[in-house]
Amino acid sequence: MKKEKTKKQSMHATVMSQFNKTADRMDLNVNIRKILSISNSEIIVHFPVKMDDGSVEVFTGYRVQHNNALGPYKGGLRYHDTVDIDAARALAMWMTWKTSLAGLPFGGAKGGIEIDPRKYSIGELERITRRFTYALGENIGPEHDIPAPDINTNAQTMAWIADTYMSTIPTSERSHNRHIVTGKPLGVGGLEGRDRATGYGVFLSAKLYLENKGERLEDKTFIVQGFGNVGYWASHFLVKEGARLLAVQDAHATLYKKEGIDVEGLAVHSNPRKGSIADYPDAVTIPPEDFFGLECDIIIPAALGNQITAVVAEKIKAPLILEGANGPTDKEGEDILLRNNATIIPDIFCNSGGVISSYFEWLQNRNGELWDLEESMGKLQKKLTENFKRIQREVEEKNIDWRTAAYMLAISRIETAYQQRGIFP
Ligand SMILES: NC(=O)C1=CN([C@@H]2O[C@H](COP(=O)(O)OP(=O)(O)OC[C@H]3O[C@@H](n4cnc5c(N)ncnc54)[C@H](O)[C@@H]3O)[C@@H](O)[C@H]2O)C=CC1
Ligand SMILES: O=C(O)CCC(=O)C(=O)O
Repeated sequence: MKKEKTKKQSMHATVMSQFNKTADRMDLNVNIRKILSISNSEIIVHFPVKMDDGSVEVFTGYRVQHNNALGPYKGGLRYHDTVDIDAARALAMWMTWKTSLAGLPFGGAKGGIEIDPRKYSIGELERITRRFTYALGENIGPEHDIPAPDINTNAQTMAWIADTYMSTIPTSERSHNRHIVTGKPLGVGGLEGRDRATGYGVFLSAKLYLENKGERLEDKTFIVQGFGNVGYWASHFLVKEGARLLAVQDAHATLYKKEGIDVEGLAVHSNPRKGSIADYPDAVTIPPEDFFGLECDIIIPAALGNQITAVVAEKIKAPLILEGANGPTDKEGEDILLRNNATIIPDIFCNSGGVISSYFEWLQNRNGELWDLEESMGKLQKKLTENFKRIQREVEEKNIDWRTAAYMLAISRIETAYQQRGIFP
């Protein structure tokens, strides 16, 4: 697919510029600033896997554990050819801010494998996942570092990880260690609602933001980049509330329909095609470079990082950006959007529904409980709403943008934890 040729920042540069901007503003303790600027551990593993044709391929996997001042490391695993140490480092740091902001007893980690999963059979992906889990060894654990799904990984991937991990621990410990991963299938300890939780949080961000301005979602128009777990579920909830999906972009195509794209129809079309929206008959295909500049009320980047660069931001007309993806806006893009008075609801809040739900799944497994969908979604809504209101208060009281407000709350909680441990004054 043809993409615009623009100079992209590294993801780590993006998260560091966000961190430094906030640390300067809140005059963060210099020692805590040093600690939070680096990862606690960075694990790189190379592991061989036998392919279907009998050949052997060696893969590279990453797990970066950024910080665990607030609790065990937590964060997803991504299978994508852009996964490298820079991406894992950045994504792990975002997880630290996200779990802190959400008020969870977790730190931040992230990882994955540098791989294009579309090139492999299901059997190969299973063997790759099991070998990766084995290679990570005791670097992950239910009270130490708990992975979850991210791009190109799903409940099945988590089930393979859990199953492989169980085979490495004593038999008597297996049944009560299912919280080694979250985002599992329901039959092996997954939580009702974890599948939709991230998209639900993106939707709720829009609803709460607009309600505060005396507006409603009904008849608002939106566009979504990425039609996977987050993009699909965010669209599902938004359309249910009366909003209209004008355009969708994924790794293969960009679709547009003025009257509104049928979200469920598109999901049915894309599912069996390894998630590709290409060739959907009930919308027109438009050039990818026209996507972000479309007239609409809301833009939801829900794919990769650093998609909204300066060139892209200059084209954006929508007043509201909901960051479903992690790190979709680079520094220059953000400066332009803020100058143009757009509001960005930042990733560390906007997509936090996923990790909050993962926390519920972890608790459910740990306590031997079974929650139903109503209980799980009700608790998620309550937590997201409280967190949204806290950030909103900070925005209004300090007259700052939403990202800076969210970062200040997140970093302050970690600063307090270090101070109360008595490490720094
Ligand atoms: N799954 C989850 O619970 C959470 C996911 N996120 C973030 O949300 C984003 C999406 O994750 P998922 O929906 O889980 O992944 P997914 O694998 O289900 O879907 C990814 C989507 O992005 C599209 N995509 C990939 N490269 C693209 C490109 N160059 N241009 C346009 N579209 C492209 C894919 O075609 C696919 O539609 C990621 O940034 C992830 O880190 C954040 C919090 C939780
Ligand atoms: O559910 C989780 O533990 C983490 C999900 C994730 O990777 C993210 O929020 O970016």
